[in-house]
Amino acid sequence: MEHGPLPEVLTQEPGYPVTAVIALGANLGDVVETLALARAEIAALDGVTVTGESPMVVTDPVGGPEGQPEYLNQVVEVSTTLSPAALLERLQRIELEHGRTREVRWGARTLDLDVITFGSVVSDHPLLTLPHPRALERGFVVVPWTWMDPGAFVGSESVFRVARELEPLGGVRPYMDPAHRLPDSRDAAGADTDAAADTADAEAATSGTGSSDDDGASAS
Ligand SMILES: Nc1ncnc2c1ncn2[C@@H]1O[C@H](COP(=O)(O)OP(=O)(O)OP(=O)(O)O)[C@@H](O)[C@H]1O
Ligand SMILES: Nc1nc2c(c(=O)[nH]1)N=C(CO)CN2
Repeated sequence: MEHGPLPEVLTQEPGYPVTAVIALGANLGDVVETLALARAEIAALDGVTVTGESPMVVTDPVGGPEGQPEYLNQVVEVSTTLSPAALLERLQRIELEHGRTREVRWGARTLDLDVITFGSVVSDHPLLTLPHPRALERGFVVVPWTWMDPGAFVGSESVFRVARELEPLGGVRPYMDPAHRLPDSRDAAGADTDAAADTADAEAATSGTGSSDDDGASAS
């Protein structure tokens, strides 16, 4: 799609480090590994320093086709001397390296990287809209974001306040590394000590295909 030249606010390097917030999401393939690689690839970008990372969350899909797997989501904060457009371009390159294709709007994806905020830059350009226009409607963005930075604001809007409103609606659970899970009540009762069942749980938690009730990724 042709959008014409980008405005200077998106193409100009700031000349000093600016704080930007990036949302990561994945619901196809080995999502835990993908997010770990993506974090490392963002950290390795020239002109980008990662200054904060939220915990990972397992989230119900919002929008898009019925029946897509749960997402693993996370938010990271960076300090960057890149322009907003250059940052987006680098992130899209990382998405592509992870096999990201754009077929269905809000469809399942191996990796999605969205720029949520870039300093105080405001843009309504379709190539890079800032702040991200749907960020404050999305529990999968604001809940991990407020865990990372309870004092965050988007314009005059407190991310904490928005997260507090969205969190009770559900759909966002802390990701629990299967290796660090406490034994659950079934284990304690000795009713589920089968090693094969534990392995299946662990695989479901990292495949992105498990259900929210039995994937080992939800809070317990
Ligand atoms: N803040 C932003 N962050 C990332 N992409 C953006 C942003 N604003 C506009 N875009 C544009 O949106 C286009 C579609 O992006 P993408 O395929 O990641 O959308 P999506 O993740 O399916 O949906 P959503 O935009 O609701 O998160 C990209 O090509 C990009 O140019
Ligand atoms: N749970 C969840 N739902 C989504 C996500 C996402 O990252 N997580 N991304 C979308 C498009 O950006 C659409 N829907």
